[in-house]
Amino acid sequence: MISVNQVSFSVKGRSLVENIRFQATTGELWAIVGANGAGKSTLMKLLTREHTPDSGTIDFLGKDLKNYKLKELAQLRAVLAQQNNISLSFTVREIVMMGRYPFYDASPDKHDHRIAELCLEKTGMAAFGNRLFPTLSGGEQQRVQLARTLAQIWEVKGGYLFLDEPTTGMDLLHQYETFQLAKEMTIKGFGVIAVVHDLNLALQYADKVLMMKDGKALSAGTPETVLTEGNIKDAFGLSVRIIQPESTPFPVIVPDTAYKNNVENINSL
Ligand SMILES: Nc1ncnc2c1ncn2[C@@H]1O[C@H](COP(=O)(O)OP(=O)(O)OP(=O)(O)O)[C@@H](O)[C@H]1O
Repeated sequence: MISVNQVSFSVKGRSLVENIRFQATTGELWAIVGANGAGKSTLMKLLTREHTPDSGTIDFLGKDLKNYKLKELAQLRAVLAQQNNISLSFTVREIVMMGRYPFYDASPDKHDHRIAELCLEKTGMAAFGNRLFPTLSGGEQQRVQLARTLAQIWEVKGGYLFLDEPTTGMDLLHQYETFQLAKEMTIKGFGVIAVVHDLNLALQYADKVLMMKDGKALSAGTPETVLTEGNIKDAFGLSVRIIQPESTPFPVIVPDTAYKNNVENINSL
């Protein structure tokens, strides 16, 4: 379990994250949602120890996060950060093998290579193993980074995946495949915490949602209780309708038609 207790963080007197409190257990997929600048990435950096809270505590798997050695943490959780700029000429396979660094001393063995290949397959990137990473498209690079993250955590029982906007640059199919994979990981007993911009993906795949606004938790709980028309209007300033099409087992969030009409008015100017 990861237990976040009244965590706050500020930079130069400006509060970026304020009094956040939630508990995420293994087997759950948590989506962190909110408008640009709401504090989602800052919270992820606190959860992954890139930042240290000014106040409050984060307990990770029964121990205060700040008391872990870095290597120990790397063997328990993997992080897909928002920015993964790699301009050096590593091959795709070499990037994915980086996920195995915490698990070997001198050089990777057959087992490490097998896991890396499996994760390339899982992300649909098996055919790209020998390609130079910088020659890939944005969405392909993101899928390789996801494969690296999976390779790190693949054999860790009860490990955690922290994904900051994992579907950036991905086409529609791969966005859904990424969340399908994240869901599979929770079914295998991992914990997943992801920053998600697409509220429909959050509604469809998340077990729990934390909605942030101005660094604070606006709402937390099941997708149905958090992703309401009222909360979305409050957090994003956008009127939406939540509809239940006959052909889908889950509801769909669509912008209110009043908003669409407004756009049409602008276009007709
Ligand atoms: N090091 C920093 N110094 C000053 N301000 C910062 C710093 N890091 C983040 N911020 C500010 O804190 C706020 C929250 O940033 P954060 O990146 O957490 O937002 P976010 O919710 O992830 O946004 P987005 O959806 O755009 O990725 C923003 O207004 C950002 O400009």
